[in-house]
Amino acid sequence: MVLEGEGSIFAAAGPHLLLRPDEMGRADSMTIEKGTSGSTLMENAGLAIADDVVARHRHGTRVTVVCGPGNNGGDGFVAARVLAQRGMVVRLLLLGDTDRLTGDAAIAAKRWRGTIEPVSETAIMAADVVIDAIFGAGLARPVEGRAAEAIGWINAARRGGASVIAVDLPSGIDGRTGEILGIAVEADRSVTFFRRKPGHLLLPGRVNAGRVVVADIGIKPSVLGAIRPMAAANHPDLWKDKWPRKSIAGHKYSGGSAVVACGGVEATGAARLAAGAALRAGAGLVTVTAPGEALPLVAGFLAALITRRCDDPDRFGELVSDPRLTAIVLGPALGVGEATRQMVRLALGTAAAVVLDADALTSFEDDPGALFALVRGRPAGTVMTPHSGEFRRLFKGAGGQGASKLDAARAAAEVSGGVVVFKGADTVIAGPDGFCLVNENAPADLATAGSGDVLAGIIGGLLAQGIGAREAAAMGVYMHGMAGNVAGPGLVADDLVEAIRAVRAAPPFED
Ligand SMILES: NC(=O)C1=CN([C@@H]2O[C@H](COP(=O)(O)OP(=O)(O)OC[C@H]3O[C@@H](n4cnc5c(N)ncnc54)[C@H](OP(=O)(O)O)[C@@H]3O)[C@@H](O)[C@H]2O)[C@@H](O)CC1
Ligand SMILES: Nc1ncnc2c1ncn2[C@@H]1O[C@H](COP(=O)(O)OP(=O)(O)O)[C@@H](O)[C@H]1O
Ligand SMILES: [K+]
Repeated sequence: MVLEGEGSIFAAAGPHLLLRPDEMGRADSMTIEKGTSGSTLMENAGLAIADDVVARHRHGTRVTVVCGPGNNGGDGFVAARVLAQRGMVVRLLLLGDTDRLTGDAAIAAKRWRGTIEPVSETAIMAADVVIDAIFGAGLARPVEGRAAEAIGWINAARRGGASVIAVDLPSGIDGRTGEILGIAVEADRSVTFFRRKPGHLLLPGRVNAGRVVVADIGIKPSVLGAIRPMAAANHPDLWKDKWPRKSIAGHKYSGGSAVVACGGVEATGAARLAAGAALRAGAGLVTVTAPGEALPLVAGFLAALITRRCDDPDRFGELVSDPRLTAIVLGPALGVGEATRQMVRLALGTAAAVVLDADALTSFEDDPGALFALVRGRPAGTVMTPHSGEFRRLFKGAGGQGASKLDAARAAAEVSGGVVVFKGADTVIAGPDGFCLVNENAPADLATAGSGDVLAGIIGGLLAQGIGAREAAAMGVYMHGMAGNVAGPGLVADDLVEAIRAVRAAPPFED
């Protein structure tokens, strides 16, 4: 089993692991060393592309394959040959000279009996299906010149109604980061090999890739043990055994006890959303601490919430010293400044798991090291949930120049010692051991005020039940995405809190 012994989240990661292009290269060479030739891998790859096209298009479909100068182009040559054998009307266009092709790609090109045409707009625009085999894992620099022109024509053909299938990755997408290097193909489908790459999930790559299909080309999963990939898609397999369920023998404290700190009278919505979400996610009881004037607003929200007056950090310290407390959520609309910093210090001084969001993070903008020292020094779990602005403020340049969102989140988790949930449409959940998950079930409807507060509350509610920090963060992000899908277009954050009930009633896995 992959990454065995490193905690339960790894055990089920196998099929969901993401391989960077360099890791994929290792998978490739390890397979070749064990006796499968590179040519066989390329034949299998080209065949998988052809199968995908044949499954969706009629005999006689006009297919144009646009090949680049490397092995991605080699896959294109194989696909073209198989598609022609299977009755498609195939044209093959090559960027560059045939005699510059080397290795397996040169062998694949020799086996193609048809014409090799130069790349032209008319040949691309005449196609019903365009296969993009220009660049894949070997994209090394921004695309310009003829290749950029070809990508522009492929995109124009798609706008004109053609289907575009990318071989491995849409050309122009960096498989490591998901970034567009210059210009990139906008594909309907991408057929990749063995495992997905980070660029298929990270934005904007996810959008360019369209639907991603993973084909088996003969690489054995056993190579993963040596490669030890450090990222996976956030899939229920990774945490389904921790899904919150009430036990028949349970009582309210079995769900744990959470505290959510509320800001002033003009800013109570955020804590109310977080507290409601924590309860619905399964916390046994949730207490909201609020300044006196804000208290009635909180109390009138959900009768199930407990409210406690808290006018200063000292009082907060007393309230969170209850040993039965299992989770604390701090940050949503709490205000930026010393009072919040002090509340964070007090929360981190307890044995409860802590979620730090929004203002709790921004309050440490000028001295992030002080926060990280506290997080690092505690035995209980800490989850930080920054959006991109908060991330930049707290983790400044994490991962260095050119870092992917994965690298940045990983560096942030390593430097802080906590679990980092770097939010967005492609939320990354990073653990301090460097292993990261990329989430992919969140609908764009989640981009609405208060949605992040609900997420902090869900994670807090899961932590309250004793679920580990990484699992709670990963499951919480997934539940939040499901809640967004349940509530649907037009949702407001309050609807997400309500939708958690439906999410819990229909877990995303077979029981
Ligand atoms: N690994 C595996 O298991 C398997 C991999 N397979 C396939 O191999 C693919 C990877 O092949 P690859 O390594 O040859 O790289 P690829 O994407 O063809 O590009 C390299 C070429 O492009 C060029 N080039 C790069 N950037 C450029 C730019 N901006 N502008 C212009 N040129 C640029 C670069 O030139 P250079 O940088 O050397 O000057 C070089 O000539 C992979 O995606 C998959 O499809 C399968 O066959 C089965 C098993
Ligand atoms: N385009 C999007 N697609 C999917 N999820 C999104 C998108 N934009 C934002 N989200 C999610 O919505 C939430 C927004 O949180 P945040 O930025 O803290 O907003 P707020 O402070 O208003 O609650 C995060 O969980 C984020 O991952
Ligand atoms: K490609």
